[in-house]
Amino acid sequence: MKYFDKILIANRGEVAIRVMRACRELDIDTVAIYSEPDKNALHVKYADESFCVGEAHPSKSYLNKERICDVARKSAADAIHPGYGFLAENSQFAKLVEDEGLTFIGPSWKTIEALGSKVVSKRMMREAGVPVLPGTPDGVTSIDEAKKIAAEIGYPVVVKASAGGGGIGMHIAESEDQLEEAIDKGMRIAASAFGDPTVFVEKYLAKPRHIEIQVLADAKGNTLHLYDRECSIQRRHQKLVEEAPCPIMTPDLRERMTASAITAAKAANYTNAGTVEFLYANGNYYFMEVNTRLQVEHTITEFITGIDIVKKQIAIAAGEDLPMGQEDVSIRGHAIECRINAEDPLNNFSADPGKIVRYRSPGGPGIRVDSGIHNGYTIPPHYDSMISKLCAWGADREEAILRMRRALYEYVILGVKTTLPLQYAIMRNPHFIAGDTHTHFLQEEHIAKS
Ligand SMILES: Nc1ncc2cc(-c3cccc4ccccc34)c(N3CC[C@@H](N)C3)nc2n1
Ligand SMILES: [Ca+2]
Repeated sequence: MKYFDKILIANRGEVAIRVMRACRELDIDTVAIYSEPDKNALHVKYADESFCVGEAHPSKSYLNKERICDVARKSAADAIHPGYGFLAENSQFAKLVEDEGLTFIGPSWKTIEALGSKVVSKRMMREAGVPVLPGTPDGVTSIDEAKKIAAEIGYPVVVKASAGGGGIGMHIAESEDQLEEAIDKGMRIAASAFGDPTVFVEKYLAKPRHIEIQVLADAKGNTLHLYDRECSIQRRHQKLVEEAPCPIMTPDLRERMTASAITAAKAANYTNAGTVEFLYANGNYYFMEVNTRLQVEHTITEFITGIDIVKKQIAIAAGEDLPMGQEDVSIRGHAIECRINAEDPLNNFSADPGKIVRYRSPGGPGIRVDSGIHNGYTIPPHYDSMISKLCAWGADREEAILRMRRALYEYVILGVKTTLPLQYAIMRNPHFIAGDTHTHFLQEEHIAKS
């Protein structure tokens, strides 16, 4: 069955190529969009057609909803895949695409809108019986009310932006006298970063783990989980290393967390691929948010389940029911992803764009490289610094680590500074090897200056 004739990929870099690869396997033509500096980028070369959508700055190109829809119309695309980042979780874009009579490959715009608010999501999940951290039932409307609730749940508490992500606007209050300032700062940053000042307060967990469950749901409401991933090694809220399955998962914890993830997806009327994020500490887990997009780290779930998540996204968006039941989804082995960023880990991870003068990517047993770069390519300074994702699969976690080390050793990227050396250090770190990877792993391990 041909799901679509032509899909426009409204993104760049490795994720654009990833989606184009799924399309090529499904015999679907692809349309690339690119900004002026991306004229010679790999994703443009890979597509069947390509259109310039504007200048370098994302607001003039990759975030230009109208231009992108114009290109979709001009190229007679019948669906748009947003990738991740840019417009992937923009409900207005999803609505515009549907209003244009095209298919948005993702959940409905209403679901994206509801799950884009952490306050709405938490309330929805609390009512559905999914564990959520204690805190303010809605956005903060009065300091006194917030103080009363914080006193009930006990300090430290954390103030978070409801419309936000990536920890932006997140402020910890150790005691009542810090709460008002944390709320004021949080509201100011939330307003300027997300155009919505709504903040909420919840119990702060000292060293949680970030455990997330991949879900797939079709338009009939058949909802499956594709097991767990751990993404606790982050730096400034940017994930660096992810692995599947989570190394501390037990059968009981997996049963409880996957059931909660399915409940969450059903409560949200979720369709297509999504990720339910939880914080885990001392045997308890708490709903954090649902990511209504394909995630960077979907690769390691593909490795351990053998399921092509992007092809499933396309099939679901085309109206196909999921051909399998939960009993047909099993996992084998262990997979790890290392994000390779053009940043200098010894200079506060500052971006280091520029020309790649030597490039050799690894390969061999259990290795997967998803990148948008090649020898001679000049990394532009305008976009996210992630240039490649290196994944390693092994029969068990130990073999996955050994293979990742080997692949990091083989990987040659000269001309820009990268996080390759940092990743190599993490793969040799005793705490990582022991599976003891909690929130402040990097700072505590002093692997990189925080
Ligand atoms: N109530 C409460 N307590 C502790 C938390 C700690 C973090 C956190 C912050 C920084 C790195 C982390 C790595 C793994 C898991 C959590 C974190 C956190 N966030 C929010 C954005 C995401 N990037 C991480 N939210 C938290 N929320
Ligand atoms: Ca998130």
